Amino acid sequence: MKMSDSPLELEGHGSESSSARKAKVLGKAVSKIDLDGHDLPPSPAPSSPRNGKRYAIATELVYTEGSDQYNASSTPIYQSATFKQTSAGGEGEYDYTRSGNPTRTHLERHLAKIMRAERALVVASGMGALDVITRLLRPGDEVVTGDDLYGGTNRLLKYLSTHGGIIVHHVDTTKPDSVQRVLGPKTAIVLLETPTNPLIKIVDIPKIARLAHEANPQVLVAVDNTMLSPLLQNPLELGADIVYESGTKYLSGHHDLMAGVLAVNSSAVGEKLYFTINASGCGLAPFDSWLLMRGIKTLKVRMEQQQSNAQRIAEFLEAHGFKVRYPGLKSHPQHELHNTMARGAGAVLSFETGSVQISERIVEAAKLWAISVSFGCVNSLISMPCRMSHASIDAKTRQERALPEDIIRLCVGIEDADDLIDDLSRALASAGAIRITPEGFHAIDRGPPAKLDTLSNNIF
Ligand SMILES: Cc1ncc(COP(=O)(O)O)c(C=O)c1O
Ligand SMILES: N[C@@H](CCSC[C@H](N)C(=O)O)C(=O)O
Repeated sequence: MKMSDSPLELEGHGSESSSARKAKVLGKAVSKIDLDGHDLPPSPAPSSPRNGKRYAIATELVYTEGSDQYNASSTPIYQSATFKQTSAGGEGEYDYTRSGNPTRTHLERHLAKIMRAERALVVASGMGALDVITRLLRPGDEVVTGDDLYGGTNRLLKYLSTHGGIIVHHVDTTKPDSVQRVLGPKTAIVLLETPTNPLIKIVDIPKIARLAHEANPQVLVAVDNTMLSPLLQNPLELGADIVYESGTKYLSGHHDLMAGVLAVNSSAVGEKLYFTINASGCGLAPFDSWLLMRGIKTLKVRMEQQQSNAQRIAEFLEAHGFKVRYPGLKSHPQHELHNTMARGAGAVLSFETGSVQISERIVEAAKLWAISVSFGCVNSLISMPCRMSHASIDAKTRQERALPEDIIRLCVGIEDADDLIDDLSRALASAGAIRITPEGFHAIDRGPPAKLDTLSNNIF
């Protein structure tokens, strides 16, 4: 609503500009109306994320500021590579979609609000986001990171260490002392995942961020928040300098697009990241930006259903004797730590059977659970990380890092929880993973897999 359209039209006096005066008086009279948020720059750009009233996340996810010239409820897809200029000086807000596109800008500003960030940027995939971050590195720089990481992250870091002159330290990031030991004047980035994929280990972001910044104020602490999404955790508020996530997962929610999201509170770091995105051309395309914007609006309802299903399934598996890794379980060694940082446990859990063959049979016997990589989708997924998402980590490294070969990862969707449990029970029975008695059923104890006997750095 433009001020001049307001039914609360005011009589003017004094030297104060009329719109400022109206805003002041209206602000007092109707404090719930978002006067700042509605005083928008022209279509299609929404107002800066720092302007206007802050709402609860449920509202922020669906409420978008700004509108196009026809007041379209859904921000239009500006499917155009170029934008005509009004003068030879080329002063238009947009000139070329690699450099900027109104649909992408709208999404970025929406994400900045949700991620509690000064600036958000969107790129073609989660790995693209990490690639943009690592372009801040120079040969000789050091990266400190975890020993349980998404396989693709591990692969990119390995490539940088073999081809880019970057030194990468993989340590157990659940132990801040281990991180502290390798921090030094050459540390440029501390890269954290929490919960880790797929061992679901929890990393103390505030503590590690403090240690890293004390050791070297120039260090950038980057957190991969893919497992939880901004609905459940805001790493920037926990001391991180950069947060990134795969928009392919919870943010979009339907496995129909690839995207990566970056968010920062330092405009200088934001500018550097934007430079790389424009220079390398990895910004998210207009259609995918629109699709991601649509997905974000249902993040809360999806995630809450997925999370409550995941809790039921984790408790079900644990009650029947399986070793389950899920931060929502009190038995998780870092359950309390997780709750100090996050507003929920998410919907990814893993469990072990003690046998690779049994695990394979379970995965193949499940029907509602699709055998698929990725997570965050409305459909439930089942996978064997060592064969699938983490296959790019060689077998020797997997063994050194105590990644159990039989581990099964469940990425829980929004289906009916009883149906999911029935389907899983049937798969466990047909795979021979459980002993069925008149009292019920229980996991068959196969002891630890032989190859992993000698490994001790497993937190469980
Ligand atoms: C934790 C985590 N981070 C980053 C990525 C990379 O995201 P994308 O597949 O969108 O490149 C993935 C999965 O692919 C992931 O699981
Ligand atoms: N073939 C892909 C595997 C992608 S795994 C996707 C996801 N992060 C997960 O953890 O399931 C590749 O080589 O990257």
